[in-house]
Amino acid sequence: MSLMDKIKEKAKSVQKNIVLPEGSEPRTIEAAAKIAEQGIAHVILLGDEKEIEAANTKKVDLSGATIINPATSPKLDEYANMFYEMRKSKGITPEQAKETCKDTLYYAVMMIKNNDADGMVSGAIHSTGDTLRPALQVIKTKPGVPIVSSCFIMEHPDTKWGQDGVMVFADCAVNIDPTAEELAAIAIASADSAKALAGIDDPKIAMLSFSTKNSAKHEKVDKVVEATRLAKEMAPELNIDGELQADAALIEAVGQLKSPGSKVAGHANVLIFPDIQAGNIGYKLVQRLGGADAIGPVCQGLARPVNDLSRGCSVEDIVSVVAMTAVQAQSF
Ligand SMILES: CC(C)(COP(=O)(O)OP(=O)(O)OC[C@H]1O[C@@H](n2cnc3c(N)ncnc32)[C@H](O)[C@@H]1OP(=O)(O)O)[C@@H](O)C(=O)NCCC(=O)NCCS
Ligand SMILES: CC(=O)OP(=O)(O)O
Repeated sequence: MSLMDKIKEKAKSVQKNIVLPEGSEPRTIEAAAKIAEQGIAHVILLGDEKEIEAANTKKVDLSGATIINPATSPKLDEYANMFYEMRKSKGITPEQAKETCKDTLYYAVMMIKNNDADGMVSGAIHSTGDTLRPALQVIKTKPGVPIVSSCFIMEHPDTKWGQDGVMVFADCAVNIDPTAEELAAIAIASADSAKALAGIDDPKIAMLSFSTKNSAKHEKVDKVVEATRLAKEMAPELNIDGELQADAALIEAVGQLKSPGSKVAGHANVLIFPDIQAGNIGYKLVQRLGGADAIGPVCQGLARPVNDLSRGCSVEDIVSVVAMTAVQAQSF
């Protein structure tokens, strides 16, 4: 059974309420029908009922999903008051709070905040910034977690990579140029995601760079070296090595040549990229040229599960991220 099949089975057994703010987006509509039909979660589509109907060009059966129009919802005033109380110190007025909560992305995070939904998936038409900003403002970070970051669960058809083809890549979507401290936090959060979501029993975390063990000297390398030191200090029980080039992280012979004796080099199953440029390009290359499934971006460190999509996602990608979100919701 593939990892995604296992995640879908788990999602079916927990039956969570997952809100999809892009209710009038055709792939989202198709995914909602599949999720309902397969019993993966109870889905809530947000948007104007007529617009949703018009966007349902394949005429899929949406009877298993709930449709809510934020602009006419009886909950709008309650959410607007909550939002105003939360954000008034930022200078927002009650009128602005009401307008903001009519936006499906804000309405969705208010549903989660008010325990009317267990998680949210969006991003088939919105950028990552627009998708995550409402969650960062309303849901916020889990206590004790310094930053929200993201990871992709990569499932490659060649089982020689990672654990049976499954690897975790981070941060490919949220933090643009993390500091050494932030990179260390991303590594530790990704180890947790590897165990909890990707089923990786023994995370081997490679802190990636264009240098392996001092083969190049540059401040960008220094950042990865410092992040590795901090991550090891913060989580001495984890197998972390860096700085490593991608070939040293993945290929045994190269790993042992460039970083002899390392437990991670040649066996990495969690790849931590030095910044979002490397991470975002890296995951898309492995997905598009390498033929891997890329599930995510899955957020790490938010107080409740909110997950993003790539605008290039397929219907099946949306189904997978909803299943992953339902599984995450189980532990909140
Ligand atoms: C995620 C992102 C949108 C946040 O940036 P932003 O909207 O400019 O955020 P701001 O700095 O105005 O912060 C907004 C709120 O989010 C919080 N926040 C921002 N980044 C955060 C993080 N990584 N972790 C936790 N909180 C964060 C801020 O503290 C702030 O909270 P407040 O309003 O309650 O004070 C930004 O980091 C971004 O654009 N990342 C890249 C996204 C992207 O383009 N990805 C590529 C494709 S996947
Ligand atoms: C994750 C990501 O890269 O999203 P998008 O393709 O929508 O920019």
